[in-house]
Parts: sequence; C-alpha cells; structure tokens
Amino acid sequence: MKVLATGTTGQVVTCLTEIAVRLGDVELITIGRPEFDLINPVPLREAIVAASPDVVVSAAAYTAVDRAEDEPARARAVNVAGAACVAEAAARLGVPLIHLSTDYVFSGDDPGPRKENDQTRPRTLYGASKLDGEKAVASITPRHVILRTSWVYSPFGTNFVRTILRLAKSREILSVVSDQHGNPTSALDLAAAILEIARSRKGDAFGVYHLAGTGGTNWSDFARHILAVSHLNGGPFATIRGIASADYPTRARRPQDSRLCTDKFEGIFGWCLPPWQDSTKLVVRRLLDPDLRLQSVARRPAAGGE
Ligand SMILES: NC(=O)C1=CN([C@@H]2O[C@H](COP(=O)(O)OP(=O)(O)OC[C@H]3O[C@@H](n4cnc5c(N)ncnc54)[C@H](OP(=O)(O)O)[C@@H]3O)[C@@H](O)[C@H]2O)C=CC1
Ligand SMILES: Cc1cn([C@H]2C[C@H](O)[C@@H](COP(=O)(O)OP(=O)(O)O[C@H]3O[C@@H](C)C(=O)[C@@H](O)[C@H]3O)O2)c(=O)[nH]c1=O
Ligand SMILES: [Mg+2]
Repeated sequence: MKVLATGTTGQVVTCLTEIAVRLGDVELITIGRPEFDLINPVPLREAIVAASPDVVVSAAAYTAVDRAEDEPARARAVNVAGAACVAEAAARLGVPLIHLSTDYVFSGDDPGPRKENDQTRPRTLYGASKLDGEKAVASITPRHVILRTSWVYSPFGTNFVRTILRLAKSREILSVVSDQHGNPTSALDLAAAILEIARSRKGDAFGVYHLAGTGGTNWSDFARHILAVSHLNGGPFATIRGIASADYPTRARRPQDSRLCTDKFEGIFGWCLPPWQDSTKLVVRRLLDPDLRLQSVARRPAAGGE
C-alpha cells in the first residue's frame, strides 16, 4: 500500500521511513520542505492529491514549544491552516487521514491519566494551535484517526533523550524538573503503530485516540533512566538533580500532569506501545552505537498485561 507522510527530517517521519523499509509492503512517500511548506499549503495539498496515496499521515508540525509563544501566527498557520490543507487532500482522495496531536492540548492542572473526552485547555500557544488543528481536521474529514501522543524521542532530530546525552558529556550534575508528569514515547514505536493502523483498514476506527509509551514518569526520572542506560553501555553520565518547574523558567508553561490514558486505543486495536523504559533503552543504545539496528517494534498483548 502507498502511504504519504508530511515532513522530511522530523522524528516521526524519519522513523516511518525506517519502519516502512523493514515492513517491505508499504511504499512510503514523504513530502515537505524545501519544495512544500505548510506556510503555503495549497501546493502541498495539490501534490498530495496528485500522489494519490491509500493513507495520508499528517506528521509535520510546528513543534518548537517555547518559540511558538513568540510567533503564534506562524505556529497557527502551520498547525491549523497547514493541517487543514493536508486533511482536505485526504478528503478529496476519500482516503483515511492519520493526524498527530499532543498531550499539550491539556492543561495538566489535575492529576492524569487523561481520556480522549476529558476537557482540553492548553496552557501553551503550541498546544492551542494543535488543538485547533485537531478541530479543523475533524471538521474536514470524518475519516480521521487523530493520535494524541507525548514526549516523543528517537535516534533522530531534536528531543529530550539526545539533549540529556549531549549535556551529560560536559556536566557532572544536571538540574531537571521533577514536577511535570507524562509518558515518554519512542517515535520508532509510534511509526510502527501508525503503519499498523494504516494497514489494518479498520472501517469503524475513526476518531481521537491517546497513544503513548506505557507507564508514566517525570522529566527528571526520565533523564535518570536515560543516563543509567548510557552509563551501563559506556556512554556519558551525570547526576540528575530534581528541581521544581519554578526553578527552570521557560517561555512556555508546560502542563503539570499530561499523562494519557490509552485504554480506548487498546480496546479498539488490541495492543499498545511498550513500557517507556524498554523503548528508551533501545534508543539510547542506538544513539551510543549508530550501527545497532535493534528490534523496536515489540508490542505487549492487550490482555493480561500490567
Ligand atoms: N516531538 C514531540 O515530543 C511530540 C510531537 N507530537 C506531534 O507529532 C508530530 C511529529 O512530531 P516530530 O516528528 O517530533 O516533529 P519534529 O519536530 O521532529 O519535526 C517536525 C516536522 O515538521 C516539519 N515542519 C515544520 N514546519 C514545517 C513547515 N512550515 N512546512 C513543512 N513542514 C514543516 C519539519 O520539516 P523539516 O523536515 O523540513 O524540518 C519536520 O519534518 C507533530 O504533529 C507533533 O505536533 C506530539 C506529541 C509530542
Ligand atoms: C534540557 C532540560 C529540560 N528541562 C525541562 C524543560 C521542560 O519542562 C522539560 C522538557 O523539555 P523539552 O523542551 O525537551 O520538552 P518540550 O519541548 O516541552 O516537549 C514537548 O514537545 C512538544 C512538541 C510536545 O508535543 C510534548 O509532548 C512534549 O514532548 O524538561 C530541564 O528541567 N532541564 C534540562 O536540562
Ligand atoms: Mg522542545
């Protein structure tokens, strides 16, 4: 089957390319900058229609959480108008759209995990733009699977795992916030899930779903796990000092607890993503030894798990 994904160098799109090669029966087309920019999405929409895929994956987005506070118009243009144009292409083709969204649509003021219908109230401009993007997508095509995921990391691009490993090379102690809770998600797992959904052709599965790594944590414990694995494998190490968000001022105020409940996804699809610790280990080991091509698509069965 032919799957088209937006973006060229993003974490998820890069992992989609890797997993598609591994699967063998998916032709993955990626489309994005510099030829096609979501800021000017009509040519992108027309190119998607011309490519005539069986499924469209909307993986490109404005993801710079702090910068979005200073350029809201650009963030909204990409995440709302751009996402809408991608949805229009899928609607014109009459094919399913898998659209990625975020835990940052929630304020996180109350304890999680959060279900799909829980009240959304983004704290950040990034989160608000992604929420409006979801609404636009849903209004344009009923054949949408909106996947809200969180804390995405991978061997590629910009992410927390790579940042922590880089900082640990030059510092003995790192201060990391311990009062923000969420679910780290490997983009390799997510890409495998997206292609599994694309191939499953479940006719009644459209809607909004939460899909993230199994198990919750906070950023400082996530960092501790990253560096423990790194240390065991001869990589950089630093001591993590847990701090309060108030002691790590950022332009955007992140949710306090944006853990996602994945029961709905598990109920419909019958599986979920691996425990975040296992997937983090695979990605850290791959980053330390780029020749490693570790198995990263293992899944837990839905029943009988923890
Ligand atoms: N990263 C995370 O922690 C999380 C991400 N998500 C969502 O998952 C999706 C994938 O995220 P991820 O892979 O991590 O993103 P990345 O930040 O790794 O990559 C962003 C992608 O979007 C593309 N992009 C950004 N602006 C434009 C533009 N103006 N025109 C065309 N393409 C553009 C980039 O293009 P280029 O290749 O040219 O740079 C890149 O391919 C996004 O929808 C994001 O909101 C959800 C939860 C967590
Ligand atoms: C690097 C670092 C970060 N932090 C904090 C800042 C922040 O609260 C938290 C995570 O920082 P980041 O900037 O990596 O995370 P952030 O950009 O907020 O990550 C988010 O990205 C968007 C795209 C999403 O959709 C979200 O799911 C989420 O993954 O850790 C420290 O406390 N110490 C540090 O040394
Ligand atoms: Mg960031």
